[in-house]
Amino acid sequence: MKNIVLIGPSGAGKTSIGKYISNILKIEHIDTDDLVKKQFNMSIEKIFYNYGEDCFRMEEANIVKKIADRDNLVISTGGGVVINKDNIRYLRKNGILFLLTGNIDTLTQNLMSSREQRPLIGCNNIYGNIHDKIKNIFLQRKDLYINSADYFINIDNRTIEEIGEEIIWIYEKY
Ligand SMILES: Nc1ncnc2c1ncn2[C@@H]1O[C@H](COP(=O)(O)OP(=O)(O)O)[C@@H](O)[C@H]1O
Ligand SMILES: O=C(O)C1=C[C@@H](OP(=O)(O)O)[C@@H](O)[C@H](O)C1
Ligand SMILES: [Mg+2]
Repeated sequence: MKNIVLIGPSGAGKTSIGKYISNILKIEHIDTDDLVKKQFNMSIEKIFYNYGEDCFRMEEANIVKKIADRDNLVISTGGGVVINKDNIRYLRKNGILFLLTGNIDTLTQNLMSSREQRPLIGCNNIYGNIHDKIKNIFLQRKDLYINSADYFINIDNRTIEEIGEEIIWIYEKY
């Protein structure tokens, strides 16, 4: 079977929903951020701080290229994977790309508890700042997300289970 590839902005639930789908379908889950962390043996925020975003993107691209050759995986990508066209080209080879998308308010609400781990969103900001950052990043990448997606999955006012089941339903019909 093809890979289930989850793309979309930070906070959309790619990591959580990938884990859910993997548990239900009993197929392996790979989160590209986890593999980057493993490669550097440090957190994403430390990689950004110590080596810069370009270095993170290079390793992210190496990892995407490697895993995209496999099949029967659920792949949770990082929110910036769409920046590099080659990443999308590789992920498409064996994968169906599901874009998790919703209101900026939903993303903001999801990220409030885990924003420290996301260097582009930042920490020690008041709610409004985070909201604006999420919005600006989303607007910059909106077209890339839309052009990369095979399916659009709405995340607003829905549980991880509901979203995961919709993706599984599409995948099983595929
Ligand atoms: N549909 C949802 N309903 C409630 N909380 C969610 C939902 N999706 C994600 N979350 C929560 O939002 C946070 C970010 O989710 P995560 O899976 O890390 O997103 P991503 O990998 O897309 O950045 C986590 O704390 C997660 O539990
Ligand atoms: O949007 C981005 O550029 C990023 C999103 C993060 O992943 P999530 O989308 O899982 O938060 C992580 O890859 C890194 O902090 C960069
Ligand atoms: Mg994630």
